[in-house]
Order: sequence, then C-alpha cells, then structure tokens
Amino acid sequence: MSADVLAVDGITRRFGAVVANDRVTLRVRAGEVVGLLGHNGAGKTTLVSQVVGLLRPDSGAIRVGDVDAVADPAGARRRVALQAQAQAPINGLTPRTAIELAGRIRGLSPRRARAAAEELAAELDILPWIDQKALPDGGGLSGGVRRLTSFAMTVVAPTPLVVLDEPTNDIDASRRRRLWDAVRRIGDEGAGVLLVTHNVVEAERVVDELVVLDRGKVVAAGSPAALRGSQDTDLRLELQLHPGGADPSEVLAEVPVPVARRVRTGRRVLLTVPAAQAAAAVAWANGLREKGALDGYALAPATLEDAYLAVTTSESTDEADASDEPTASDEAATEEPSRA
Ligand SMILES: Nc1ncnc2c1ncn2[C@@H]1O[C@H](COP(=O)(O)OP(=O)(O)OP(=O)(O)O)[C@@H](O)[C@H]1O
Repeated sequence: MSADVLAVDGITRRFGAVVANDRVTLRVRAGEVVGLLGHNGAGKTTLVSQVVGLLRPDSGAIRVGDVDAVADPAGARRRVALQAQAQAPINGLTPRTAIELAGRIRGLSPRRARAAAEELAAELDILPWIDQKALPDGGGLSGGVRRLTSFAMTVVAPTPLVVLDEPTNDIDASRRRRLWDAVRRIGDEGAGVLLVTHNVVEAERVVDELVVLDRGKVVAAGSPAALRGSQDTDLRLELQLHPGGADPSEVLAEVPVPVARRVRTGRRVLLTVPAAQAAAAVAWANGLREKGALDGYALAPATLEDAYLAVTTSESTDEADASDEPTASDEAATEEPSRA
C-alpha cells in the first residue's frame, strides 16, 4: 500500500471542559480519499485545524508526510492544501484571477496557472462566471460559485495532502456531482485527500475509507462497504410517523420480519431488512398505513446513511419534522439493538 501522507496518532484536544478530540487516530495514504464524517460539534474542524498547524494538540502525534506537524507546523502546512469551511476572501477578484493567483503562489508557471484555471472552471462548470468579479457583501458571484472557486484554488497545483472542509456547502446538485468527480480525480492522480463532509450519501461514491467522529471520538472507521456492514441485498424500510404518533417498530418482536438495524431520526424510522423479506415488510407497512398508524413508508436499498446514523447515537430523539430529505448529520438518532 502507498505511504501515509497523513498519520494522526491518538490526538486529544480540549477546550475547557469540552474534549473536542479524544484520542483520535487516522491515516490518509497517497491516492486515497478519506471521508471524515460527524454531526455538528463532533470535532472535525478541530482535527483539521491541528493537521494544518492552526491548533496544537494537548497530546498525541501528527505527521504530514515525514514532517512532525506538531513540532514544525509551518513545514507541515507547505505539504497541505486546505479548503477551509469559511469562504475564501476573493472580493474584488474574478474566479479566473483568484485561481491563477493561487496557482502562482503554489509554484505554477504563469502559463500553467492560466491553463489550470480554465481547466478547473470547465471541470466544475463555472466558466460562465470565470470573468465576473466577486463583490463585497456576497454580490457578483453566488455562494456556490464562490465555494467552487475556493475548491479550484485549493487543488490548482499538486500537493501531497488536500484537506477539504465541507466543500459542497451552497453548491447545487449537478455541480456537486462535478465536484465529487474532481475530488476522486485528485485522489487518483496521487494526492491523499481528507474530506470533511456532512453529506454521507454523496461522499460514499468517492471515498476509499471513512472515519466517523462522535463527540470527539472515532466511533467507526473503514471502507464504505465495511461500515455499511449489512449484506448488499439488505433493504431499508423507512417508516414515516405521524406527528406525535406511536412507532410501530418500537417493540421489534412485533415486527413480522427480521430487523438487522433500527434507527430513529425524528419522525423517520429506518429498518434494515433482508431483501428476501421485502414482500412481507411492505405488506406490514402497508397494513399500518391503511389503518392510519403510519403517515407513509418507502422501501429502498440500505445505504451508508443507515450505518452512519446507527453509530452516531444521541441520548435524545429529534422530534422535529423530518419530512424533508434530511442531512444525516443534522439529526439526532437512536439505535435499537438488532434481533436478526
Ligand atoms: N475555539 C473553541 N473554543 C471553545 N470550544 C470550541 C472551540 N472550537 C471548537 N470548540 C468545541 O469543540 C467541539 C468540536 O467542535 P468542532 O468545530 O471541531 O466540530 P465540527 O465537527 O467541526 O462541527 P461542525 O460540523 O458544526 O463544523 C464543539 O463542542 C465546539 O463547541
């Protein structure tokens, strides 16, 4: 396997009483995209800030390539390209100028920087705005185009380690797909990529490994397939409860099919069931809906989101309306033991 471009070993970082990172260990190898997932406040940005030398860990070690990032943060920073969560300050610049400038700062020739700006703008589908100036107070360019410009500035020149903190914020669905493809390309060209995201379902397409943080701790790590943990033939039966309505799967013994995993998020209950039991599961859910005991239900392939929600448990169940397609990380979830 390729060399580690990032090795984080047992780092702990506290803010007063809050343990933002609790003995976190992870690896990013050359050519690998590692997704870092977690709810708000899980400790993702704290981890990124230590990797790029903006914060010092209380204990533990971080190496970027062969550089000790704790002892030599400036040396580590030279080997990392970071797209921060905050928008890049590009007011007064066009995307073309901003990307070219970033390329020049990172050592590209003027000709190469010019070509790279065009190539990236085409890849990310922002050519229509490439010569439009970003104005103060968010004018001139949309949030999505600004975010894509920041991404292009980050990856314009090759760097051993690329760290992306929520790169898809503000971006529409079709350009998000282009961005994910670009992330995969950068990995395939040899960089190690640490990708912080809330978007579990979309990230699954591009990541080689996932690390899930919950309240500062690594609660799961491995390939998407390993994390999903369920058979490829498993299905997700999603029950939509009425506001304040009882959960008919609360007592698993009363569900007439085996349930490998049960996760509740707000008014949604996700049951992982074997595909062979699909007909029985639908008949049960349909009967409940006809009796008015359910608002609705859906049957779909089990996804990484189910597994992610299962490992990021919370004491309280979010009772907010979950009827919109929610982002997993925005929700609290409770998991029930399986009986399968
Ligand atoms: N400078 C700080 N001072 C005090 N507490 C902090 C500081 N930075 C982070 N924290 C706390 O540390 C914990 C982890 O925060 P962090 O920003 O790393 O989470 P995150 O996973 O990046 O969240 P989000 O997805 O919302 O960006 C939180 O409880 C947060 O309130």
